[in-house]
Amino acid sequence: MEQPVFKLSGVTKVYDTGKVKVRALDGVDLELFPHEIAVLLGPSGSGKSTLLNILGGLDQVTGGQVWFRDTELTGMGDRQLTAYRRDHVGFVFQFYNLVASLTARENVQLVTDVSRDPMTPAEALSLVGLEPRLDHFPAELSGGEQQRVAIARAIAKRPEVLLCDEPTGALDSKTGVQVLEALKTVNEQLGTATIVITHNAMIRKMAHRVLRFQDGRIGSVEVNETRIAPSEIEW
Ligand SMILES: Nc1ncnc2c1ncn2[C@@H]1O[C@H](COP(=O)(O)OP(=O)(O)OP(=O)(O)O)[C@@H](O)[C@H]1O
Repeated sequence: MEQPVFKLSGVTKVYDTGKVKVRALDGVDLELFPHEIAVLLGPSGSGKSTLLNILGGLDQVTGGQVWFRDTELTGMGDRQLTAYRRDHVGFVFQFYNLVASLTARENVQLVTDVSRDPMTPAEALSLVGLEPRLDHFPAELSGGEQQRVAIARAIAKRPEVLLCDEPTGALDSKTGVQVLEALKTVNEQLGTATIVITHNAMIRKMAHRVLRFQDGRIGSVEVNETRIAPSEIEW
């Protein structure tokens, strides 16, 4: 069987705000695999973003261990985590955070200029179906197109993992579908392990696996025997 890209053992995260302690993750054991799309579902506050931030090296655990392949992330210092993020992780958030004064191509180039073995900005943008929009500025693009630029920017360095927090949260169904198609293409063509947090339960149907969070724990894991195409997803 394929080696997991992430392995988590007994991961806890407690936020201590002084007055109260919030147990955001409460003993998570989990393996995530290369090539898979895993969708994280669960009520607000159940720990999804906390988990994603820990996988992405943006936050530290309180207890337990996290491995990225053979490397233990837990215990790494800030400099090592920065290098880990730069070399291995792509992020896509609900809001695209593109630089308004740069074209689509130039926004992607910000990343390719500092990556070790990147594709060209044009290659990354064509992977997400934006070849005809290379020289457009963000203000000249729809929300879905801007999000696809953000995906191109995230994957241009060929990361092993793509972490997506509500990637279609700000989009209507039609443009959202194009974003989901872009994620599926990247997953298939680059083999990128793709972890997607969503409140849209329909999106679970395009995943290989669905992980349901409840109170800081993974309540259930569902394997989809058949997956539907993004174009069949509505909201
Ligand atoms: N920086 C922080 N300081 C204190 N508490 C936090 C912090 N970040 C998250 N929490 C708390 O940790 C818990 C889990 O939050 P998290 O954002 O992981 O949930 P979520 O499932 O992603 O929620 P949502 O779907 O609303 O984004 C919540 O109770 C939240 O209030």
